[in-house]
Order: sequence, then C-alpha cells, then structure tokens
Amino acid sequence: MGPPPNLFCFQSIDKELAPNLRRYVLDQQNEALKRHGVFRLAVSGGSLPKTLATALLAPSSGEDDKVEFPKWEVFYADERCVPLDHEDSNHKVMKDELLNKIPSEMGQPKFFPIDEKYLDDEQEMADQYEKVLVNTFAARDSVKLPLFDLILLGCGPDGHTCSLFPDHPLLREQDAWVLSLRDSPKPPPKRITLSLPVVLHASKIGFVATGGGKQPVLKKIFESEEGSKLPCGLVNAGAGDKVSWFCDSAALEGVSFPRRGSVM
Ligand SMILES: O=C(O)[C@H](O)[C@@H](O)[C@H](O)[C@H](O)COP(=O)(O)O
Repeated sequence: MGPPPNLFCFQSIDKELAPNLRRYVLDQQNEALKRHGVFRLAVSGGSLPKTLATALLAPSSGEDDKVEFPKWEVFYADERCVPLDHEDSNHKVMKDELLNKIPSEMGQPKFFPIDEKYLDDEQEMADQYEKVLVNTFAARDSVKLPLFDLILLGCGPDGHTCSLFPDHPLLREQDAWVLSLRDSPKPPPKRITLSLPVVLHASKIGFVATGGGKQPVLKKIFESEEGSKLPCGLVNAGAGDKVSWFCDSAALEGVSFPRRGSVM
C-alpha cells in the first residue's frame, strides 16, 4: 500500500469546497504553465461541472489566483456516445455549466469533445479519441502514457469513476489509453473512458463527491478491504498521495479518515 490519498471535508459546497477546489486546480495550473506553458486537464461528467464552474467563475483574488483559460486544454475523462447537444452529453453539461458562462475577457479554454461522426461505433469513437490524445501528448510510440496535469473525477454510488465500473473487464486493460463500453450499468450504456493506467499516470487526480447519497460508498472505499477494490479504491491504491478528495460533510458523515481540513 502506498501513501494514503488526501481527504478533505467541507461544511458547504459553495462557500468552502468550491474555493478550495479552485485553489487546488489553480495550483496545478500554475505548476503546469511553469513546466510546459499549457495546462492539460481531463474532466468527468455528472455533478462535477457545476461545482467546477462555481469554483472557476468566482472573482480572482490576485496574480496566482488567475484562471488562465486560453492556456487550458480540456479533455473528457469519460463521455457518453450521444450527440453533443444531447442532455446526456458530458460536453453539453460542461458547456451549459461552465463554457457558456465564461466572461469574454477571460478567454476560452480549448475543448476536445468526441467526434460525432463515430456515434454508431463506440470502439471507433474510443480509437479516434485516443488519436486525439496521441496528437496532443506526442507520438504513441515515444510516450507510454499521456501525462495529464490534472484529472478531475466523480465517484458513483457503486464506487465507479470515469466509466470504469466495479468488476468490469475494462479495469484490467493495460494497453489502450481510451476504452469503449456498451454495457454501462449507469445509462446511457454506450460510452468511452480513459483507462485506469492513464488515470493513475496523471500528475494529480482530484475527486469531488458530495451529498449524503455518497456516504455509504465513501465509507466502504475508505474503511474496507472490499472498497479498496472498487474503481475509486483502485485509484486511491494506485496513485496514493497524488490523489485528493473534495467532499462535503454529508458525504463523509461517520467516515473515519486520515486527514481533514483545507488545501489553502
Ligand atoms: O459520465 C459519467 O457518468 C461520469 O463521468 C461518472 O463517472 C460520474 O462522474 C459519476 O457517476 C459521479 O456522478 P455524480 O457526481 O453525478 O454523482
């Protein structure tokens, strides 16, 4: 077992969790911009885009608290194989919650949505999305895995993350960067997702899990052997202190954990 993940608990989402998530994201942004002049981020869907928007659209409080959107390249950690204007599309949620609300003076991040041309063939969709990553992160031959500066994820009530579901054979994939599935237990069934090795390889991995509905699975993930085998538990075990969890007190009620507090 490696070092444990950083587990943060906040009373309120808007007043405490979001400002801390902002600090965390901007720390990774500033670090990445110093290192290579661009911030490469992958995000999941679900409730994450809303919380992220609250964090990022808040007014800046100084030079190191500036969101440099024009230097961001944003990818999807997972996406549903539906048209980009469909209610189930993670890109649509991201557009509605964040992109369309960014004031013009802040500039726009570069987004990498799925290519709708491949909606009928989820494997082809995954292959094409992998090609996008190859083009961005240098040739596949010379780079074993793409190195995201940050991957932001959610946690499902069954312990899934990205579209990696408990006990699913995709969890064993070692080679491909982007995988497809047509049997997602959470609808819609056809999806693409980053593979576990790609997630584990990121510089930093941040989970956002809020609300009482997440409490039973978080208790399992942080307190039991069984939970450490769920996809979120596998990320904790494989990436250790590269992982941070941003939770509210409802999600962590009665969960014992190694660390509380604020990232600031
Ligand atoms: O597209 C998806 O379905 C997601 O990427 C998925 O992995 C999500 O992050 C979790 O299910 C948590 O979702 P909530 O935050 O909405 O509970």
